[in-house]
Amino acid sequence: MAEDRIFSLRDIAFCYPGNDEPAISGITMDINVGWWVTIVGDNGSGKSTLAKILNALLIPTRGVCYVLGRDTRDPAVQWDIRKDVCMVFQNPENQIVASVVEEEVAFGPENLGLPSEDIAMRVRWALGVTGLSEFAKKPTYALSGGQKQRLALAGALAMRPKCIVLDEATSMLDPEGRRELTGVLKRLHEEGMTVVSITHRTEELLLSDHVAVLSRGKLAFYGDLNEVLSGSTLSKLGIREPSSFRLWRELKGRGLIDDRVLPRAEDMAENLVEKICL
Ligand SMILES: Nc1ncnc2c1ncn2[C@@H]1O[C@H](COP(=O)(O)OP(=O)(O)OP(=O)(O)O)[C@@H](O)[C@H]1O
Repeated sequence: MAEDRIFSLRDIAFCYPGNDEPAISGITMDINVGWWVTIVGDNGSGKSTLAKILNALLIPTRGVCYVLGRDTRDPAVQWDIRKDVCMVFQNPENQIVASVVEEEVAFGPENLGLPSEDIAMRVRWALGVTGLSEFAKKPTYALSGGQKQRLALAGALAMRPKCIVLDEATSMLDPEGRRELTGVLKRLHEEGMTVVSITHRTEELLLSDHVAVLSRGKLAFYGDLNEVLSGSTLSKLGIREPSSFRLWRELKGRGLIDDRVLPRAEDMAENLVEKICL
């Protein structure tokens, strides 16, 4: 198995107890260390099920999921896998268990049985990375939605995971909260963290380098972002394209922006201004 591979899924299927139809089936995919993979798909297409397979919260009913070479079916490695692959869910309220911010972040490392100096160091680091240091002693209920989601991320980061799996983690946030959370994630990704993000906001595809589309439990597409941008992959699969993609194609088609520019509003605007002014 390639050393730089974090996930290797081979013909995965998962059936919830009592359901005849598998929630996902026939899924084979690899994810390398340091990639940012965005998973999109309709409601009920199996995105959350796939995410939970990645950190051994669910064990495939068929096929094998390897995480850094370890088979998630092996109970002896499941705890280590859950330390390496931490999840952040849609609603931070459901994840926060402590009443004070720093206690919340300490919860995971305490469960690892680490010495108290190590725990304190991890808490300081995770609060710093997520921009929450000034709230360390504050009650968790006093945080805004965006701050609570960053706290959930800080709790996950305190486990020093190799990968963060986000299950619609930005969907309940206002634009400011989304900006804050994605800012932190972008920095972590630049430093080498693997990110797998499930989202209904197709604009967030632009944060990623790889895109997976699920449709009725099957992997309908898996490829790099350039492949998605250069063709009509999303619309063919019934996924709404962000309006910026259409504008980007139009501007590129007319030679008004450079090929290297991504379909982000700010990048396109900057390039247009450069071209007009030169
Ligand atoms: N705990 C469960 N028990 C039984 N069936 C479930 C359970 N969780 C999900 N399912 C079913 O599995 C299928 C896939 O669900 P999943 O939540 O993985 O999809 P999703 O793409 O994440 O959906 P959404 O975008 O609505 O969150 C759906 O048909 C769903 O009804």
